[in-house]
Amino acid sequence: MIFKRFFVLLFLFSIAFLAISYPIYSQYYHGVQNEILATEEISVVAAKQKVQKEIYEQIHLLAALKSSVLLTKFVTNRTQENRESLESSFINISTNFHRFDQIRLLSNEGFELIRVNFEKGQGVAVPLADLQDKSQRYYFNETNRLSDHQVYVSQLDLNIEQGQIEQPHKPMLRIATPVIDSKGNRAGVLVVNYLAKGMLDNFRYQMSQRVGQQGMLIDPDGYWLSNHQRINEWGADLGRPEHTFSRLYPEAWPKISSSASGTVFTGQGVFRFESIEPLDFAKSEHGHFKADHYPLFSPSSLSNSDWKIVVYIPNDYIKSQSILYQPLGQLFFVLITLFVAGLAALVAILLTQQQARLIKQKELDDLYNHAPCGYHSLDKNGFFVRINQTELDWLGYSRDEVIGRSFVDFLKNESKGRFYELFDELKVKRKIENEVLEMQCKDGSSFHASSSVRSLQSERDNFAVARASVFDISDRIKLEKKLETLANIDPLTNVSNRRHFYEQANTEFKRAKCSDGKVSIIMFDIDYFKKVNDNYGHDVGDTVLKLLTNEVGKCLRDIDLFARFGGEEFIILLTEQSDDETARVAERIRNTVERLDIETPLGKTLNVTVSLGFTTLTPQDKELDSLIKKSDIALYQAKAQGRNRLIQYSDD
Ligand SMILES: Nc1nc2c(ncn2[C@@H]2O[C@H](COP(=O)(O)OP(=O)(O)OP(=O)(O)O)[C@@H](O)[C@H]2O)c(=O)[nH]1
Repeated sequence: MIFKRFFVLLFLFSIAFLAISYPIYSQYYHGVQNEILATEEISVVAAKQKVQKEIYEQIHLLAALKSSVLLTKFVTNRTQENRESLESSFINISTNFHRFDQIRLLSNEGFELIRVNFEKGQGVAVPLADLQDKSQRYYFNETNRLSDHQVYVSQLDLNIEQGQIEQPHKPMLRIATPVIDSKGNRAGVLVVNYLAKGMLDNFRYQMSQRVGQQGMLIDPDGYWLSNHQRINEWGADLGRPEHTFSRLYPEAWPKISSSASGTVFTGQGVFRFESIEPLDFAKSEHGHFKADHYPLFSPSSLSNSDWKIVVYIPNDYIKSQSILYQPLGQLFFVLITLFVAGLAALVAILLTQQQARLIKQKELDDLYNHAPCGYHSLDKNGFFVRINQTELDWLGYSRDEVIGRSFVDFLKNESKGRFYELFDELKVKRKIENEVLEMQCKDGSSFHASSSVRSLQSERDNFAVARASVFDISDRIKLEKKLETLANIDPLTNVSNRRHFYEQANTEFKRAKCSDGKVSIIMFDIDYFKKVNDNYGHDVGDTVLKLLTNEVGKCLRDIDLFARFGGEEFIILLTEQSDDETARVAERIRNTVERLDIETPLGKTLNVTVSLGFTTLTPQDKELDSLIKKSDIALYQAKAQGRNRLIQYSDD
């Protein structure tokens, strides 16, 4: 359970951590990216200027050659001497500048008049016999159509020798311009084959100065003129359409090809790009190189416009620059991970402990609330602060109806006084055992509660709370009462038995003696009862006894004591009755019994009579027995005098 909780928490904390840290890291990551891009910005602009400057220099050199005196002299007057002078100037330029694969002068018909090749680091003049007809070459025809001041610049491509791409590759720009003699006539075409290798090597070198970035030069069709992976270069010349920028970086190409400059963010990395138009000197940066007049280019030269310089920074490189890839950052990451895991473990442990506590608490609450006995706590004023469900069920109240109310509100009036006594006692003794109070329920019923109470003392040792356990002992009380009743009542007639009569009569006797009160005793006995039994059976005798006592009871007040004294003999104690009043009661009894018709099982009606003797308390009567005895004597007299009569005791 703890492991499951740990992993759930770890997951949640990780999500929370990522939710907080991702935007922060993302911002930081962009900062790193922008810093790298700012550096690349410089290299892109510098590379752009270098490429433009390089091409401009070649055109400028061609222009200088075209306007040289030696050239004009030779095309005006093609003597051997003039030829040699011009040829040696071509050799000088070739040898000193190292950048022209060929410097050639073609006639108006396209035949090579002078040709100097760059071989093994120096200019070498080609013998007259080896000079060729170039009238069908595109650069001748293109240039031949130009006006005097125009320049033709070919596409940058690989040199082809005898129908094959020359190995090693020779990236080449052919730059040509018409030649004019001293009379202003067209006298041929001056062509230089510019070896762009140097320019491209420079570009590549410049672009490889920083780890992580990849610099590229791309032609308008997306073929690489320069790439850090050489295999990708010259796709157009080598017939490899798959070696295009758009194939390798399809996400970036649409934006790069359609915009002059900018930055493209893709899933692979970031592309910072800049367009250069190598022949558009008007747009080049002033101050870097300045031309008095800008060359005019042939329309086909403009196919060289809009090269792209692209610096590609792979995402992996940018990431590698972020702090997370540094040892310190990784240490920080590990610490954070450990912290999150530790936090998850700590919370998991705390939650598990808390849950265990709650379960235990619930068990305790359950035990408290549903114990077979009631529990409650009262504050120092006797108000409920706590009560369990069992006791609430007994009382029939809800918890809200009880908490905050006084305990006495739930006691029968008879028990309230006792409660106050016990509560005061508790403050002293701190403990009360098995005290019985009668509780008042919501539905009007009541029950007897036996409580054992302990007091809890406050810090200053004052009584603070009384904590009680309560048992509903109503059943016990009922049983006790029943037993008591059984012990006091005659089971046949349901009137008190002799023993119980004595108990109660003694109390009344003493009270009357103390207060000069009145007490009378009547004793009566059924006449000839033996005959009833003999004639009708014992059961009928029992019925007679029951009916008779029932009817006699109706002649008496609630406060009168009526008991079966033995067999068919009964005794009555009256309080506060004079002789006459007692006599009237006795007579009423006699009369009632006499008139009582008792149905026998055989359908006959049976009648019985009683003889009664009575007496009232006199100062001479010291004991109850004295009164009883006197009544008995009077009863005896009533029997003797013929029965069914009453006699008051007389000393005579
Ligand atoms: N059925 C029944 N008979 C009882 C009970 N207790 C006593 N007796 C009978 O009551 C009769 C009392 O008889 P006696 O003492 O001779 O008195 P008596 O027949 O009433 O005659 P006198 O009292 O002289 O009028 C006896 O037969 C007893 O058996 C009782 O609980 N039930």
